[in-house]
Amino acid sequence: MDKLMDKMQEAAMYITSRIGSDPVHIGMVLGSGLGGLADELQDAVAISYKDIPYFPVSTVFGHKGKLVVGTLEGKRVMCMQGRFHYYEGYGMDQVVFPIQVMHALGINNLLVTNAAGGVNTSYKPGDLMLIVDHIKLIADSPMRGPNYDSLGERFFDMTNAYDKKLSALAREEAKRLGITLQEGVYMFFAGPSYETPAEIRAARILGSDAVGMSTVPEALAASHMRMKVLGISCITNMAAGILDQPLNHTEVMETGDRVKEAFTLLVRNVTKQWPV
Ligand SMILES: O=P(O)(O)O[C@@H]1C[C@H](O)[C@@H](CO)O1
Ligand code: HPA
Repeated sequence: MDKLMDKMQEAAMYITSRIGSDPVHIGMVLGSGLGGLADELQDAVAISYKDIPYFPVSTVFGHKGKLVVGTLEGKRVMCMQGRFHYYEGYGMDQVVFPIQVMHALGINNLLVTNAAGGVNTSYKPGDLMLIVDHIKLIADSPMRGPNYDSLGERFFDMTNAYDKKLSALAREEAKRLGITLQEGVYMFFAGPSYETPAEIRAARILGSDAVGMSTVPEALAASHMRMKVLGISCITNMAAGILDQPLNHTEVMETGDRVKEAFTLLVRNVTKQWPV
């Protein structure tokens, strides 16, 4: 079997056999240090990625490799407790396969979250950032190759990749809750090295506010399928060269842990109001 649609259906059927056929309203991809949110779901069913047909497995510390389905603030949500990254050696098509499976399960709303380095010098580690747009300069794309017309168009719009109404909702809820929510452009780097200081200066000149190694492939696949996307970054560190200190994944995870209360509060309240 090599057709994407067949693989999506097989994975979706397996997941349905584990979670039942009640609709799932929102898919959530939880970034480095942010996976704890999945532990808050009520009536949760957790499925290991290794049990789902054609799913890749997580290889990165802090990415548990589980799909957790349950209720959050009255909505049925599906959390990816761990995502797949291009630098792990997966093709872009494998990186976005879970998003396509969510779509096959009838999910049309997606929250993508990540840990990111702050490029905008007015940010500080621990800030949350609403992703209003993104930049990807590397040539590869998850939509490279034959187009599956039943999923989406060959040439698809990215003007509204990050849904304006959902962004407004996140902005309002952050304000109401007294949570600082920066807004900015996320720039995708392939990793796994962190960027050089010169790359960060270039990223700033190009108009980015934060850099990271994920999210953009998922946002592309979701936009292809016309899913509504909300993006939130956690600025876990200032990007390379801004502070006189080397970067490391331990710091990324620690900052994620430090902001988990504000992150969870914001996501809970946005979920409550999320129109489905
Ligand atoms: O999965 P995300 O984008 O949240 O993880 C970031 C990018 C790398 O995987 C890792 C680097 O520390 O954190
Ligand atoms: N660069 C790229 N990815 C990241 C960073 C960073 O500084 N911090 C967390 N993920």
